Amino acid sequence: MAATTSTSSITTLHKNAHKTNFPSSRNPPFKRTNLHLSFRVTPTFKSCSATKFNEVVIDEEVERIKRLQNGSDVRGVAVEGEKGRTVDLTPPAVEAIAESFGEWVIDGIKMELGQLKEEVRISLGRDPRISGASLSVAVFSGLKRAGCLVFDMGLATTPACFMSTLLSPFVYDASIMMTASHLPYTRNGLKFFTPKGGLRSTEVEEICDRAARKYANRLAKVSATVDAGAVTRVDFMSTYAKQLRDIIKERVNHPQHFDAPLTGFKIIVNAGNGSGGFFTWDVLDKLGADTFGSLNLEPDGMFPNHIPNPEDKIAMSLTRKAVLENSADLGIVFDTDVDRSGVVDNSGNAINGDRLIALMSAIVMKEHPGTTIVTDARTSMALTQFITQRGGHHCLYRVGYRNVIDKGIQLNKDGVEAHLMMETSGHGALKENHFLDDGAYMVVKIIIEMVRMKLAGSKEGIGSLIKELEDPAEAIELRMNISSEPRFAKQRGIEAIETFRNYIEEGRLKGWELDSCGDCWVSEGCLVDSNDTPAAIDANMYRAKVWDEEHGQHGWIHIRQSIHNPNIAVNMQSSIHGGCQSMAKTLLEKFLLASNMDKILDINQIDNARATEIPIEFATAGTFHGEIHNTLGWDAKYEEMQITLTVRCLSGSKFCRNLL
Ligand SMILES: O=P(O)(O)OC[C@H]1O[C@H](O)[C@H](O)[C@@H](O)[C@@H]1O
Repeated sequence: MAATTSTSSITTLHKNAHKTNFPSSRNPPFKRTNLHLSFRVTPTFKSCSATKFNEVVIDEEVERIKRLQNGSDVRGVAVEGEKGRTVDLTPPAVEAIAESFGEWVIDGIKMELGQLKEEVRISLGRDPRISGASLSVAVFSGLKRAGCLVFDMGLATTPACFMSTLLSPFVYDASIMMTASHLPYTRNGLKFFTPKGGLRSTEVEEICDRAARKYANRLAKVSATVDAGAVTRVDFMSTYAKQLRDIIKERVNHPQHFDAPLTGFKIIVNAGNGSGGFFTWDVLDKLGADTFGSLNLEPDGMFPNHIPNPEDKIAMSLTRKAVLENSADLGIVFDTDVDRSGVVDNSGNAINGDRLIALMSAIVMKEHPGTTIVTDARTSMALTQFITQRGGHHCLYRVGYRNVIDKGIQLNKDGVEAHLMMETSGHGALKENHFLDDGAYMVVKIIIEMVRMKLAGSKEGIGSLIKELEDPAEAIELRMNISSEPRFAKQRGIEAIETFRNYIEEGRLKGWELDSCGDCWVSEGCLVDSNDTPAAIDANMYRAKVWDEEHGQHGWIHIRQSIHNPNIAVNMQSSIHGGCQSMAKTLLEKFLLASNMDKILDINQIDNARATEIPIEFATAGTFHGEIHNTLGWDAKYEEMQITLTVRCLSGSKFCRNLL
């Protein structure tokens, strides 16, 4: 085995589903005319015109619109710029989807009230993507076609869109957020809300099916000319920010500075040029915090600095550096639309993924001893231990933030108190906050705890709450592309995953056993509900415990269909070095090759993982004198500083053995 080593970073220490029939068109009168927008919608598909109608092409277009559904979101390519990907999220497609959503909302209200509502009001917010302005017009137009009144919130966040359905005086009947989260500038998408929460996959599927039929009808007839009509511009973000400020003020209840409870705190925000800048000037600054040194606050739809994503290594490294350089108490990283966040403690330690779940669990378990925490099933065995040792329960459930949140909602309905639902991607929702995944609200909870700790006399940072959490020795994620035409990829993926389940059940993979994933009411094999009203499955997935005679259970393997792409994701974790490599070997030899799945799946990454030792990462701390040159291009001289050193190395290498 080649002994290669690298030092990766140096840091200083100091539904209620509305099952509806679609309504007939309706056009209530519009009362406001603050902003008037109009545009001409002309389908861009050259091979399809009113005169040359070709059924095959139309079928393809219908399929293409249906494929814009990505789990509980709509996502697609909105501008050119990606090799091999054509633009599919076109204004006509967006218009048809918005119209179908408007109709779905109207229908739901009608069913609930038993009559039509005179005005159905829907808001639209968006992140700063360059396609946002033109696609917004398509949304306005579609909503107007459905007969809704439209309210333009401009630059907004996903959680704010939901809150616009609840907070007075706005209380919209529904809201749409236009965003593609952390995906590149070329993409865009839609998320949908009613006052009951975000729409589920099945509901979005219903809307996209309806939109596809609408779209096909239009292609077959004439190009539509649409007047987006009256759109009222509203400032909702100020109301949302005030609500966050009020929560911090009231819950901290500072004895000296009630209105400025963050006086004396230095907080760095890295908004990644997404929608999160407001949190700096409209929340933190107004509460007295010093936010000097914050990064990438200006919205820029090209995301010139890095992808706004708390899981992004560059985003985290830059934030850690800013925290240390400014001796800040906390660093905050938001994703583009602020439904996710990650933080950095005052020692420069990154807190995202499992660590963020542990931190939030520690805070929530103080308030609700014994509560159940719901996560996806890619969390470490150490996280389960962290939660259970503090008296909590850990329910591991399906990947996909809506699945995790919905599981929590269901548990609460069934009489099991679940106060925190959180995915490793950073989507976190609290029962106290309408089960809404809100990156800003998560940070609000962390800030409140940080101030309370200081008021109680603690000199430690927020990271001290999770110092007992151990990292797994090895953790990797691999992907296997499905070789198939796009429209058959989903079915092929299901076949592969179900074959995997059968192989385990038949005992063909020695030491692997289907995992029931803790405190959830799911059948053996986990992640498939066996209760009376099982949740709809948006992607098939299983987790298996992995054992050997010497170590007992040392890890797990999780295999699932990707929500967004035609591939299968394989996650593995192990508490022993070499554990993931041995899992990759078993997966390849005893399953993929033995079952001929290698004929439909690209097994390259699994093959590489079988052949290569997984690099291990660990941190060490000490006092350092001298110069630092790091890979991000910043250099520094220090007379003396405490450092933690994160090292990546191969366990077989001499360097690694010496360090271990
Ligand atoms: O299926 P993948 O491509 O891995 O994506 C899975 C992820 O997609 C989005 O980012 C969702 O917000 C997450 O909830 C989900 O975990």
